[in-house]
Amino acid sequence: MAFIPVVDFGVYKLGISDTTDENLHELCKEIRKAFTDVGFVYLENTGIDKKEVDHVMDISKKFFLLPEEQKRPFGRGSFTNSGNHGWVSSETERLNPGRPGDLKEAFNTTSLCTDIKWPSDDLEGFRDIQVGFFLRCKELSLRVLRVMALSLGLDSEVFLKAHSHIGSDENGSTLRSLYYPPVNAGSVKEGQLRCGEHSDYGSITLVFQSHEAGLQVLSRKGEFISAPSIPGTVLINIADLMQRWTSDVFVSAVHRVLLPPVGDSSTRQSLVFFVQPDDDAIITCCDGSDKYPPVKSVDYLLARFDDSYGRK
Ligand SMILES: O=C(O)CCC(=O)C(=O)O
Ligand SMILES: [Fe+2]
Repeated sequence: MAFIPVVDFGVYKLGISDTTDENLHELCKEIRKAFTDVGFVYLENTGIDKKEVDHVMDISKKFFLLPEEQKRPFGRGSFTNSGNHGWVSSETERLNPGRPGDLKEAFNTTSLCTDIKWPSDDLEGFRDIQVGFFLRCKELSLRVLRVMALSLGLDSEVFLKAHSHIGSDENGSTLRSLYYPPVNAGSVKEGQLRCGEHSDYGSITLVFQSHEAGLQVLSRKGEFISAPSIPGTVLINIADLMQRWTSDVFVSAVHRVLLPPVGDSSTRQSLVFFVQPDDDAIITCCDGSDKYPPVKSVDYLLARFDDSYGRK
């Protein structure tokens, strides 16, 4: 069997108005196995199709290809009520603090507030396309969180209750559009990657990739294994707060994005939806075990940001 399983989400895809817990039984079994064994799953038949993904990637690429001075006004850190919103330039982040800065650019959609300034003068539709996709990812994430709770034999609402403010300034969930520019082998620093080894911070992450390879996931045996794009699917992984929440039943696997082979000047794109519990949610082991002390979601997130941007 392939390392990361492909699971059919058709019974609960977007657009299906509702379904009984019984109908989700088989899906729950497969999701539980994937998140317990690997921490990653490809979901097919989610209701989000490749055309929708391509559309977001196309407008994002137009933004990334603008001259730097046109992107700078939208820089991360320039929005007072939403510290994570906006553009991040190449080599600013190191998801593995032991390596040089990641060779990637990002645009984070964290705030959906109407008073946020968007790069729409140069790129018509940019805001609506990003926000529209954010909301699609939000809906799918809530469905997955329900299935996950059921799969553990818990109340179906247990995770959902802590995700009631996605898309407001009381929740840090973020749609991150990533652009990996062409790599010039001559100027790469020693040990530099497109994205260093890391695990994600929040509850779950949705990943849509362009066809270029590079993403690898660390198996429980300690080997990095490729996680290629499978068109029409979404790759979903467990993040660190969810691992704590489930007392290590669901595993948050380390992953990274490699450089392309020397001489390959292709670019790469991905859309990554980081699901974060509401800022004031207290994350306590759901089996009552106290394996980890309770932690406030926002405190945990801010500490992790400090690590990847360099502690002040
Ligand atoms: O670009 C990708 O395929 C994954 C990136 C990633 O893991 C992240 O940004 O956390
Ligand atoms: Fe990641």
